[in-house]
Amino acid sequence: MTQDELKAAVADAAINEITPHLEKDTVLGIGTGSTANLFIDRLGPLRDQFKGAVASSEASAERLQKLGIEVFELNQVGNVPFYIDGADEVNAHLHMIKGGGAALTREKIVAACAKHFICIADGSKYVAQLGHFPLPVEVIPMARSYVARELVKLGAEPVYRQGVVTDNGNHIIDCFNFMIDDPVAMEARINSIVGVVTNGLFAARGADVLLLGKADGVERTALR
Ligand SMILES: O=C[C@H](O)[C@H](O)[C@H](O)COP(=O)(O)O
Repeated sequence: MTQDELKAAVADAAINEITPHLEKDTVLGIGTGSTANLFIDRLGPLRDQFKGAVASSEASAERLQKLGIEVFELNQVGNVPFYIDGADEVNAHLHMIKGGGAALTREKIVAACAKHFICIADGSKYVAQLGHFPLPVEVIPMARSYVARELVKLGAEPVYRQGVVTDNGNHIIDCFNFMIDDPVAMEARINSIVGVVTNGLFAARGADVLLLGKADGVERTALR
């Protein structure tokens, strides 16, 4: 199976996971990226079975609206029962690296408001140790050089993601060659640097369910 076919398989599996729980007042939290897009596309035909969605990016909001799904502001909604999103890396504890598409901050906010975080990923995203994928850090623009120097002190090789401005008007630094031994501690440590908005480690609040696309089928892991 190709990577795209594996992504489609986990998008299907996520639809099967949430469909029994959809009610007229359900508002879903929706992630960002190519895997989340496949999930959004499958939500379109179900739009009459739930109320709407909160999106973690302008791109996902636009895609949802094009399918006739109402998009709400998170502040209007409060909590969401499910947050469904992809990942750049995920480990056995369902800690993740996210933000390859620069949507990490809004993703982390919506995930924080979700009762269940369902991670959908093709098998290439599964790793024993996080850090092969460069860890994204969203920074306030004027703090970019300062934050980069602080990231060097932590052992990272920070690279400014040229030309990228997040939905929040900020910049992204990617941390290369930065293998992470303790994702929970490192997430908190990087977030304590002044000027950091957040970083792409989703460890303090990892996923609750992982749907991992493999050649022999979708493997489901549930921690909670
Ligand atoms: O900012 C982007 C998000 O964190 C995505 O969920 C992540 O990059 C995975 O994207 P994809 O499904 O395209 O691999």
